[in-house]
Amino acid sequence: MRYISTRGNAPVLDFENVTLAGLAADGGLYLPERWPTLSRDEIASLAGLSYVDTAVAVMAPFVGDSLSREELRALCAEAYGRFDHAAVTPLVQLDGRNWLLELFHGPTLAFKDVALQLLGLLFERFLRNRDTHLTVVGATSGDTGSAAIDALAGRAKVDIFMLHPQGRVSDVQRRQMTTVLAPNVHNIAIDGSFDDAQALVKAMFADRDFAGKFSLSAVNSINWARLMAQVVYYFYAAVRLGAPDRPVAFSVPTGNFGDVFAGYVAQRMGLPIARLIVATNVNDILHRALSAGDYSVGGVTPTAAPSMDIQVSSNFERLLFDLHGRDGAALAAAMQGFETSRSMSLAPAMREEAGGLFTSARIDPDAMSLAMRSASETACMLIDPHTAIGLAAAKATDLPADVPVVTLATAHPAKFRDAVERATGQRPLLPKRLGGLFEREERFAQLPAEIGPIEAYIAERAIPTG
Ligand SMILES: Cc1ncc(COP(=O)(O)O)c(C=O)c1O
Ligand SMILES: N[C@@H](CCOP(=O)(O)O)C(=O)O
Repeated sequence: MRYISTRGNAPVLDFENVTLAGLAADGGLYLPERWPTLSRDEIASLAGLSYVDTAVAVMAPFVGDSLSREELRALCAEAYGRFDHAAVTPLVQLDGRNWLLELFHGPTLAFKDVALQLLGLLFERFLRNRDTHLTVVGATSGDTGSAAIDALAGRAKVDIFMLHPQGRVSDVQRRQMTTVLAPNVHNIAIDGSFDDAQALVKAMFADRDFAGKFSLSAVNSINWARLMAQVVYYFYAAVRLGAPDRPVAFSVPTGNFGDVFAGYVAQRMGLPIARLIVATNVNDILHRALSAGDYSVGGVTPTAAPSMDIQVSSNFERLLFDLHGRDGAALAAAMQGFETSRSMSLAPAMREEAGGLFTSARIDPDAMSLAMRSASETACMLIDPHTAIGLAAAKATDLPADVPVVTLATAHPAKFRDAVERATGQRPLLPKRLGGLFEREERFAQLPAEIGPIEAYIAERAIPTG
């Protein structure tokens, strides 16, 4: 499998090199040159497979010759062996048509573990025979950072520098990052928003001297391998609910458009998906884009679902690439316009095409709290604020009665204890695997949201190539 950039002007790479590269050299995002497909029979044959075997079947076409099937299987078995549920991502029925897909049974209690546990192992495998020391730079609104740090702490040939917006992540999220004291882990709290952190990461990749000198790589969903691993659970859930004979809808709490884009990939591969519901909080750029064609950046409003407090959604560019007929030059021009004016309109034909699969809903804080309260009262279940947004959006969307709706439960409620307690009156307990989190020492740097000081901080600590 070969990978091309959405902006059409970067080297074409294989899976191994695309995994190590992160962002493309032309500022674009890598995507497979063509979407591989699974036939109806191949999808039907996934029924009853373990999560690991499903993962191998779904990811093998993307991995191509970079790993043998046995190697891929061994890496998946190791990655998913660290989850504390035998099903890895279990489905839980809520009522006659609504299901939750619990994606928070990994080491850091959010869906990010599904991809990042595997990515950590892929880095190690691909670096084994190379004389390269990778410098991973990442931006987090809380969950990617903790999952990436867990996956990379103590690994040889990698340092990780993780930027988070100071004061805008939950106390559990912050401590999951800042109490990891491995020498290759470097936390940086920036004076700004997640969007500022993400823009700084992209600026470091755009600084070609810096990126080359320190062999920069990415753990955010700009890295294709992240999305690839997330495609798996769409197949895993849908076949359990009757796919390929019965289409399934998914409601996805959305920020950076990575998780829901993985659903789009599953659909392009042949999985019958009735709808992908893009659920946003009041930071609603994606809802405005999909419902009214208005992709213009507003200010970021801090909410009780902080992992979705995002305006510039990286992976929307990947969808725009397909909507532009995969014309990299046209998309590069459109993205340059967007980067200058902070605004883009989606042509009616593009909206119509996207509307064939995607629908969207904006969930305000009251509806989010109500969803948490009603899950606790009617299903005796505590759900986190992000999952609540997905569930509220699922219930607000009109769909044929025979279509099951799966809401992605993206985080464990204990990661957002204060918000859950405010909405339900119940304080979720921290699972045993996080025992002692509040007694541990924290370590992090505080820096302004400016490229100069951040590059200088990294340059003092990272290992240059060659
Ligand atoms: C708990 C949680 N839910 C939802 C999201 C949104 O996912 P995405 O950014 O892939 O759209 C995030 C952040 O990525 C998250 O951490
Ligand atoms: N919500 C995310 C934001 C980063 O998203 P990513 O999927 O691009 O890594 C987080 O938790 O950090």
